[in-house]
Amino acid sequence: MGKRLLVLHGPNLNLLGEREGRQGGRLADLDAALNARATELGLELKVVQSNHEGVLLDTLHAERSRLDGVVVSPAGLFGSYPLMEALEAVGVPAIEVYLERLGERESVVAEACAATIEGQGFQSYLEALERFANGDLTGELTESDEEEADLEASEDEEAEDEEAEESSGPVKTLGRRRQETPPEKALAVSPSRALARAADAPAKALARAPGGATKTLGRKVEAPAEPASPRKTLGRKVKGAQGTPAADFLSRALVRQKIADRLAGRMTPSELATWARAKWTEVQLGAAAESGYRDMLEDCLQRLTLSTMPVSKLSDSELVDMMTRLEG
Ligand SMILES: O=C1C[C@@](O)(C(=O)O)C[C@@H](O)[C@@H]1O
Repeated sequence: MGKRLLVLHGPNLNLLGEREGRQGGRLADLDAALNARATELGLELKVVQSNHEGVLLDTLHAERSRLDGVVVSPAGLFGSYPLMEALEAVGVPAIEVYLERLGERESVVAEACAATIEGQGFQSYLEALERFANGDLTGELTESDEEEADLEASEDEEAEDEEAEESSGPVKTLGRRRQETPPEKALAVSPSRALARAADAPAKALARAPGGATKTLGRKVEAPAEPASPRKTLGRKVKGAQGTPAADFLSRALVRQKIADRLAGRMTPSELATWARAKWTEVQLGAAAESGYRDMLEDCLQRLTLSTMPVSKLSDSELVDMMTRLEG
């Protein structure tokens, strides 16, 4: 049997999506995405939402002997010492997740967690599942693997340069440009890491022990680029993204084009879902979108992101309907 994880959703997450007054992105959608991903990863999930701190604690206590890990989404309980102490007391590895960025808020719960993943919407939770599945809770192994791959690539390039020099005389362009990873591709691998690198932002330590001392516990906090203004509510629009290349600008035309590519077989269903997930994450972090259509575009991206999952699969005719809706 695969690893058994407990997902704890904190207060008010039962109203996810509803209070923002738009379709999609509700707790049921999140749980469906989590269960689908868990099945793919061979994980067994128990998911509990409560508006009561004590219920979250009691659930942890009751489940502790059966658990390999906890994904905790404290929501407004980010400052809860009881929740932090319960996690420490049960001694089960935990990853803390937030849909949005914590901003100025300091998480106490982080003290008892191996990592905090924030600001990536549903993807924060999905990445936590992936980390439990591959046993790399802090995400550090993946990162050093990437660095190793980068190093290998640059060594290969140097070797190529030397070869070129030997075979055709001196190389004319000094300091040959390396192929940059397209932002879309980097985001598809790990939005937080890609954005953190892009912003060149140092990881921010979230949790501080009372009295000012910082406990580390091997925690690694993802630090995506700061949006122009702090975000207070879910799904709220963030302005201020600059320099979005025209070809990449999120518009109805762009999404229609991607769906058309998928219908014509130029893109596989999972490539479309990966693209949509990356694009949705960019928009959550402040990228620009076609004026007046942001909510519609976010909704479509969310549906496309989930479109390869059995529970929310989109048929070709549903994709055509979506294109029609995007023409409106
Ligand atoms: O509902 C939300 C979203 C949130 O839970 C998050 O995961 O980012 C953080 C909460 O403070 C807020 O009320």
